[in-house]
Amino acid sequence: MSKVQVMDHPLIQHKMSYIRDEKTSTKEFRELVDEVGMLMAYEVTRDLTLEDVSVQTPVQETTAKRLSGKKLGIVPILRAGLGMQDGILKLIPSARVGHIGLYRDPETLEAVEYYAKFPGDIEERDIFVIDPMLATGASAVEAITAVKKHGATKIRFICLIAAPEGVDVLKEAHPDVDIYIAALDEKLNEKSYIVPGLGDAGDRLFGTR
Ligand SMILES: O=P(O)(O)OC[C@H]1O[C@H](OP(=O)(O)OP(=O)(O)O)[C@H](O)[C@@H]1O
Ligand SMILES: O=c1cc[nH]c(=O)[nH]1
Ligand SMILES: [Mg+2]
Repeated sequence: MSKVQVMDHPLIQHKMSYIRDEKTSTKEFRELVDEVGMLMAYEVTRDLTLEDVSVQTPVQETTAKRLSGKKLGIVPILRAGLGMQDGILKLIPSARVGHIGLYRDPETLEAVEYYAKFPGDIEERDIFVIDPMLATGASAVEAITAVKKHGATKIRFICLIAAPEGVDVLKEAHPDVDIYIAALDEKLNEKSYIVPGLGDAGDRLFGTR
């Protein structure tokens, strides 16, 4: 069964308060989503494996630790997932990046795919699927299904805000996928927006409406 981890580090909570605030400008919103993406990547990569290497310091030779060459990949769900991409890449710059384009049909709430491009060796990589919002769960389920169809087997999902409804749907559809959340909110409203949430993440990131 999926592990669900709420990352309530004080720095993340502080930044989330500004991300939620409707008075936050597009520029600040973009910077904050990038920063929280980076902070979350720091936690999510805590279990990466290390190997011993020999290093000559200016004083003497010593044994130090380096990442053991584990292959990673991130898959932002377009559009809003792009907001977290660069923050995560700052910490893991050698990760390959795939993209999946999905939009939520406002009537049916189904996720409609319009683009997909993944690394050729996706099956060898630990994949982080990223999107700021997990609302009904339809987009995350669809994105992870697509990533699996292309061969990925080790997948985690990282989002800023989740509704309990979306977490349940995602756990049910992909019990092998661990879920990392900065804030677990109360519920969905009648339009399936997250309450209290932050509004429409894509619109706030890109200044559209
Ligand atoms: O869990 P769900 O009910 O599927 O909702 C979450 C999805 O909705 C938003 O994308 P949106 O469809 O607004 O597309 P956008 O990123 O292009 O704005 C968000 O970024 C998620 O991908
Ligand atoms: O609250 C929500 C729900 C779906 N997509 C968003 O951007 N926000
Ligand atoms: Mg949107």
